[in-house]
Amino acid sequence: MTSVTISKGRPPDCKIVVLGNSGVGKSALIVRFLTNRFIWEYDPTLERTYKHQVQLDEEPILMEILDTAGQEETIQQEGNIRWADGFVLVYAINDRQSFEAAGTLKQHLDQVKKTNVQCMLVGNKVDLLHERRVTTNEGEALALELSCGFFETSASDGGEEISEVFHELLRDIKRRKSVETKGRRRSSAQQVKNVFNRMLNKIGNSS
Ligand SMILES: Nc1nc2c(ncn2[C@@H]2O[C@H](COP(=O)(O)OP(=O)(O)OP(=O)(O)O)[C@@H](O)[C@H]2O)c(=O)[nH]1
Repeated sequence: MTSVTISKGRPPDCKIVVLGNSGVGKSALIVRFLTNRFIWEYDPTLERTYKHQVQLDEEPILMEILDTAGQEETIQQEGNIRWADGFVLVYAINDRQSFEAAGTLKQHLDQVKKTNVQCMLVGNKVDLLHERRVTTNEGEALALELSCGFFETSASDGGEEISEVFHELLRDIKRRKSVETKGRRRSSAQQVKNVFNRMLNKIGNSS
């Protein structure tokens, strides 16, 4: 699976928002995914979007990734949630509070979107094993409870799983979109059938 960073005018196929407490490594993970580099410091106040094309299962997909600032306003956050097709929820394995916040955040996402949203739970900073405050089992259990995929990784070490996080999420989003499209097609076919039936009934009643 290869990925190329590009800038395109056409609308994205999938919109992804990366959320989590301040300092958990959201920007570091995105930059690692896009460039395979690790940069130690980012401007914490900036919210950025990136357009990026991946070749996924032999299909080109243009994705837009929104890197949120950990301290963003509620109204801004709700707008971002509505905009997104899927979410990466990040906590740091050496920060218990960020883990608890990720659980609360997923419930908030489901409430705002009025559905069980497509989501990956990511425990970052596994290179800091000696500072671990959240076990892998706890991460897996929360992901199961929230119906999310789950990965542990380190943006600084840059494991394969960082690409997997985004690729798995894209696959989930694609699956959901295809089910929704089929549902819409079925319901419009049903509407046409109903109109026909009503017309036939009218003709039958008037003759
Ligand atoms: N050791 C280690 N440090 C990391 C890792 N990922 C990020 N960091 C560090 O954690 C700090 C915060 O990283 P950011 O990527 O800015 O975190 P953020 O979640 O985007 O933070 P906000 O923009 O404040 O919301 C920086 O000092 C990074 O260098 C990691 O995997 N391991």
